[in-house]
Amino acid sequence: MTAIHPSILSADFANLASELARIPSADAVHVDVMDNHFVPNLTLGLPVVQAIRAATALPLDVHLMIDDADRWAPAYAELGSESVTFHVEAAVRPVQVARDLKSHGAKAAMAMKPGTALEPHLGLLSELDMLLIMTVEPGFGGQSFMDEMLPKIAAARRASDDLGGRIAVQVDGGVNSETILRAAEAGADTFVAGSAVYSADDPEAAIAGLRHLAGS
Ligand SMILES: O=C(CO)[C@@H](O)[C@H](O)COP(=O)(O)O
Ligand SMILES: [Fe+2]
Repeated sequence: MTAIHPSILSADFANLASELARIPSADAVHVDVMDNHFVPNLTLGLPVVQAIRAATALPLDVHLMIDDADRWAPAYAELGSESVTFHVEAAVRPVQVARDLKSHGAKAAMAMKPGTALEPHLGLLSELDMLLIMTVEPGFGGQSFMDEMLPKIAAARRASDDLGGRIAVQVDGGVNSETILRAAEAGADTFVAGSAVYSADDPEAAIAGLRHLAGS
């Protein structure tokens, strides 16, 4: 099932409630949490994600780009997020983090940077509900999709299929009307799009266009 998750990193942070109201057909809202340590950018943290939770009925897809995921990730699940994604590079005990997220009622997702190989982490997959293959270096919106990640997306798809296809394969970074088909053909089913949605005059039309191009 294709899912389109607009990233509010490209929205107007001074008007988040109205920006959220512009994307009612989104499958979830992607919220990028950055700590200026794991990535060289600082965005928002727990209090703002709580406010976002209260401001929309859409499911929240929280993408944690923070150090010490073991310590911080469960609180994002506890506040009512649909899914919480931690980076494998930032987790000491990823299996425990995934279990903690699920015990707090969220789907457990794990992300990897472009330079992180998938194969050493395949054993973790059975603990997860979603795997995020970053298609840019995390930290900023508006970057170009890295085509060299397509084989990694395909490998993630195969690994998910080996486990019955239960694990969603998400891509994040540079997803737009030019790139989404390649990502979908490689096997992604869940698409984060920041600038492609929020830079459009009509974000709802942009979501519909992306969904159509991705094949459903
Ligand atoms: O996690 C990140 C960036 O690190 C993303 O979620 C971006 O917000 C995606 O923005 P676009 O590349 O779609 O503009
Ligand atoms: Fe993200």
